[in-house]
Amino acid sequence: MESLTPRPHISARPAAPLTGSIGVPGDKSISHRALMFGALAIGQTRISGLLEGEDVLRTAGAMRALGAEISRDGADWLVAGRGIGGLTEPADVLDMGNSGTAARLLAGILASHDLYAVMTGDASLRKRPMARVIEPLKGTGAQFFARSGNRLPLTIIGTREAMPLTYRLPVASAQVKSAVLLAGLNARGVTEVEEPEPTRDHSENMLRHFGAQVSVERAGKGRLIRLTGQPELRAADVVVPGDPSSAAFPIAAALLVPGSKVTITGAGLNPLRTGLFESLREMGAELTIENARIEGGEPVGDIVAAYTELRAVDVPAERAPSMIDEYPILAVLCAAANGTSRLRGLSELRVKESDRLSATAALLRVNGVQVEIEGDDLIIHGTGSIPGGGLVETHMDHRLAMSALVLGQASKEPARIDDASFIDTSFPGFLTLMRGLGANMVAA
Ligand SMILES: O=C(O)C1=C[C@@H](OP(=O)(O)O)[C@@H](O)[C@H](O)C1
Ligand SMILES: C=C(OP(=O)(O)O)C(=O)O
Repeated sequence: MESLTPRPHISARPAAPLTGSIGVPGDKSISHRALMFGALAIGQTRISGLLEGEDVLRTAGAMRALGAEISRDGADWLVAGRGIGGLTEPADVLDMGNSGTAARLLAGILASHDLYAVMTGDASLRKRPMARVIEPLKGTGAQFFARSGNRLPLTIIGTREAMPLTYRLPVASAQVKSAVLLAGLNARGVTEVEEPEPTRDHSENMLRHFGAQVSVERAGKGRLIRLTGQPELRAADVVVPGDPSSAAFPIAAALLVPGSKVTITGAGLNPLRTGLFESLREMGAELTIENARIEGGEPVGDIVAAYTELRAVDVPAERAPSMIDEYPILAVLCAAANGTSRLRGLSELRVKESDRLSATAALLRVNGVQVEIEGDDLIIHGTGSIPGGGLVETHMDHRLAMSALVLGQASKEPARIDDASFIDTSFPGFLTLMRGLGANMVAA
């Protein structure tokens, strides 16, 4: 049920320099996977640094409803797993809230479990396409019944005797890749997924960490992943790094507001997630990595960002998978840069929590920035400063809300958003952390 409480409006006003050192909450992609793999393993998995955002809490709720025991132990989370094939039928509908990752990865798990389950989500998630997982997963022998247009609510009747899949992804999507691999965990034989371009590889890394056999080889511009089915997943402790997609917001604010210098400690730096940082360097951003290290099997480091007069950038379509969630905030930075930027090949943005291509263009336009959409490209005419003054419609999309609030730190007039409530899906504590750095974000 949608909330009947008033949606909190927030106004962001031009700020004094932002300074300080913060850590951001845990990586959302890794947190979902840690709970899911923990639930499929034998034994107790301890997770430290789990993101306690709405999206991940939905995954925790669903895995509990499927029989896993999940509890908190101080700051850590503990998952007592059921083993592959050991999940039990949920007594009620599984509500995945706002989370595409939770819904699509879970569809993979459910396909190869002998049970009946119904998944739904909020008004945003119920608009998002599920055919991209339903089509390949049908090959396991599971049955899917979806609302028209292959939208949630979705009924899944899983199968005890799942067939292993061989699938080439039509679009680069880590969610679809992961759904196929997760279905393959309980299929007899080898599951093969080919992706046209490399996408985030947290599933592959974590599956290995839990004892599964996964091989990865190059295939053209992409990769071919093979998973041997029916391994015994053994519980394994997981250390979740800070989410680079969340780090992007304080970094952007520091780059925008003159005199700022901000450090984000312990941020994940998996190379399949760092396309934004590559683009920012091309814009001339003062951005450095300190204390680069490996923690919990993932590269992490401290990111230092300082105010820079940015120049325009041309971001190639091939870079999109490594920065897919960062386009709204990059677009804000392009609006503040000097010159015309072109962000290419953004068709996948149309199927996120909102149509992020149109909504990002609208976010900028309402704040006085000249923007065009040409095919799947976003073109932003930056003039070195942003007029601001707009009320941004956030369409149940956390990344639009945070991008608009960061824009308001540097625009001439304050920017407002219509609804701050969705920020908690990925970045609980965003307002407090940003205010702690000196950002000016007030209830409006
Ligand atoms: O696998 C994941 O954890 C994610 C994959 C991406 O989605 P797609 O697979 O749809 O590109 C990304 O946008 C999402 O925030 C998280
Ligand atoms: C697209 C996102 O998440 P999801 O697909 O999991 O809803 C996101 O966090 O920007």
